[in-house]
Amino acid sequence: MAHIVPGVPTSSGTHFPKHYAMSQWNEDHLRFEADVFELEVIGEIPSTIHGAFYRVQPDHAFPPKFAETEIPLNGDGNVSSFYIKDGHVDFKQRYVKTPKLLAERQARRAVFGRYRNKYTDEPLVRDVLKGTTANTHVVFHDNKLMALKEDAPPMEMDPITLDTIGNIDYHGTLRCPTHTAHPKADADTGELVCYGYEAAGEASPDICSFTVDKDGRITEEVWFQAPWPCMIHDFWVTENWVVFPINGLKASLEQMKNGGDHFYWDETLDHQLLGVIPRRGAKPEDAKWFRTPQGVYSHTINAYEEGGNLVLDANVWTDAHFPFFPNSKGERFFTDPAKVTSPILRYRFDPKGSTDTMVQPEDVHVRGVNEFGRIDDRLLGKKYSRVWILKVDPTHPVRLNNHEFAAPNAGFNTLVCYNFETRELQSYRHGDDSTFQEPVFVPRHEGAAGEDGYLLILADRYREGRNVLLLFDALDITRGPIAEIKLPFKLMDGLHGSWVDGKEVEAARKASAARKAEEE
Ligand SMILES: C=Cc1ccc(O)c(OC)c1
Ligand SMILES: [Fe+2]
Repeated sequence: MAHIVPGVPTSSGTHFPKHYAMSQWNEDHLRFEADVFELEVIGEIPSTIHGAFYRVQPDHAFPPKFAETEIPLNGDGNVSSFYIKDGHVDFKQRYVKTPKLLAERQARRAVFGRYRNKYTDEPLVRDVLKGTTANTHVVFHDNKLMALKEDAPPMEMDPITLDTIGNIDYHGTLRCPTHTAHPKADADTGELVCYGYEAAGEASPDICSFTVDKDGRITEEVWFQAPWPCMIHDFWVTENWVVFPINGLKASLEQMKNGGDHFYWDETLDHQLLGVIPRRGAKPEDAKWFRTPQGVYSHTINAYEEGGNLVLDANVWTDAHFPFFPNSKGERFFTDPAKVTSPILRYRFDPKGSTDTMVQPEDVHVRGVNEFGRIDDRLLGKKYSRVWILKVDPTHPVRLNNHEFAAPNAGFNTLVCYNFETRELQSYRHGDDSTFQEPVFVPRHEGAAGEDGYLLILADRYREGRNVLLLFDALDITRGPIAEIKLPFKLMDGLHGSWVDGKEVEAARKASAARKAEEE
């Protein structure tokens, strides 16, 4: 890809300062690309499991330009794959070769500035290259592996080699300049339901909601405006509706132009909104805005329709969930982390009903701090029962040794499986020195019943300073892992990932080999 900007002056040395908002586990930027053939496996991986687990970690390739106020969300996307077949596992990790990474490799230093603020990029690259990091999710659709960041179009990677191929424009049909990192795949239709926010420019309230069909072309598109511009990180999709959470993490063009952050937390806001549009044939004037109580929407869990109502599930933060962004007074880290929780709430309301009264949560299903929930993706938008989610159990702080704690808070030391129907809650901790990264669900076999399968989850093992990939029977996590797949090193805490069935990986392998042959 010809993205390199000529004439960028190079640096004289590289040193990562330690004083920006990283957890202890993430203090070291690991920055490696790796291949490990045949990972060590303790226990047994059922031979029926065939496929690949892809995930991404933000991993600063160079020391940030503005280290004092740098935030972890600005690391360069470094994608890992675990390919599993016949009980064997191979590992691979490659950076997404974004225009930003290539330009910075050429300069051997950061030339892009703050998180999503082009006004802080160096003039040589500002307005020339998009500084996207492709660091938030990896999703497979239409035979393509897409590395996603919500400020830019997807970047395509070869699912086998993890080589970066280029931008995806959905066969020329993509018009929105931004693209969510949390698109929703409909298992029945093969569609990918997507949106972009700040779609009409930085800090614009414009949302572009669109649907990509199974062959990778956009079939539905509608543009409309939210009441205010904010971080719309995730959303809900059902058979007939699309719902956008509107929170108080507001975008400010003025703040960006002053060299500040992209977002600020509006601590004066006493409510949030749910924006509802029809999934098919929507017109801008169809958008309806329902008020809901104070809190912060970030990740969703799932949604479905029942008796004409929408049922929406999410963990909802009680206060600013990204404390590194300033509030409206310019203060950072203004909340007491011990007081902020993220309970799992369920909402139920009629999308055709009146927006006059505030939509209250129907129920608080799980209290405490819960994040990174995943479902059996085949049930997305449909009636379902279980979420697998990480939880902070403050009574079991993660230990480095007998008298030293790894972190002031306990971290995501607990994996939970919660059943909304039976209200059964299973939980599991992996020893006293481990936290977890986001899990992913693996169907037991083709055609297996909904929620019948396995769970793959990375554990950060503090004492050994390495990661293990744990395989659970998803229906009984209390039994502990069936297999422990050992990495010979540690990974950084990642964000999101996907399980891709072996048949799709093999189809992609053929496409990859053909591409390689063409190049030679
Ligand atoms: C977890 C949420 C989240 C939200 C916005 C981001 O840019 C991001 O980058 C890694 C992550
Ligand atoms: Fe996310």
